[in-house]
Amino acid sequence: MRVIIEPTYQLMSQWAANHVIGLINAASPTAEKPFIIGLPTGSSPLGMYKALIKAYEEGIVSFRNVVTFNMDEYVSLPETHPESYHSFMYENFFNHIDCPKENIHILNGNADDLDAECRNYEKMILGYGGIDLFIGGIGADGHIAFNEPGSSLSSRTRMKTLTSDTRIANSRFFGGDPANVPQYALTVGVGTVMDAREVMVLCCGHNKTHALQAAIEGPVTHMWTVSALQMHPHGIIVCDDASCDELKVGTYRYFKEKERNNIL
Ligand SMILES: N[C@@H]1[C@@H](O)[C@H](O)[C@@H](COP(=O)(O)O)O[C@@H]1O
Repeated sequence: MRVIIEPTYQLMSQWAANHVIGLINAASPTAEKPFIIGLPTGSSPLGMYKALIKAYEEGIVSFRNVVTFNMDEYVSLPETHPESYHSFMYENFFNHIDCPKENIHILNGNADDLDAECRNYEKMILGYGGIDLFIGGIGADGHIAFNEPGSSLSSRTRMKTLTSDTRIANSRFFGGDPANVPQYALTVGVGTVMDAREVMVLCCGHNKTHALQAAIEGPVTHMWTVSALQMHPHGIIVCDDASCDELKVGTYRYFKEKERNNIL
């Protein structure tokens, strides 16, 4: 695992954006062979999305031949709701770049048959030959996408019940009342994320210190589903200093030194 520790949120976002740009440009994607990327919502990736939009505007990267699969979406929340992940993605990213609409995939939490929707999502990912880079955030309880504590580490796309912790954390977007946060979500599974050729997880802020510690120093466990990243051959965590407070000094120093010396 690589752990990139940047002093500030802004620098960590820029590092993540540069990494994405580097991978897309190295792949030189075409319509026949697009670059396939998995994308998260949440406040953590906002800075990365801003940096990617800027790079697109400056002509440094194009998303014309990029195909996207978002991680998750609430169940029964209208797509047009300001807090739906559809709204989030268009407002914060897709409306500002050249990714064709037909290349964008977001789970439909209002589908008549939610099971079929999830199965079909997995099929579509497979149809594209799998995901080149899956980007994720971390919930304070260590979830990746909406794979709440106790989710199978080999899970696939499906419906999940959100924990009280998550509904409380996300209530800041729903007028402060956890009861307003949808109870269910569709989410890619831990297995879906881990099948990607590379996984990059973004982690920032002081309320993520325990999750980051569990992700890096703890055992692989379904109680902190992001810890599955330890099993991935190309896993990267990009974090800011503020989220590192629970790491051992030795762990912090080791990863800093490794990156400084450019030795992987
Ligand atoms: N389903 C999303 C996750 O994918 C995200 O990682 C998490 C953290 O969000 P934030 O980055 O806002 O802390 O929030 C939600 O629960």
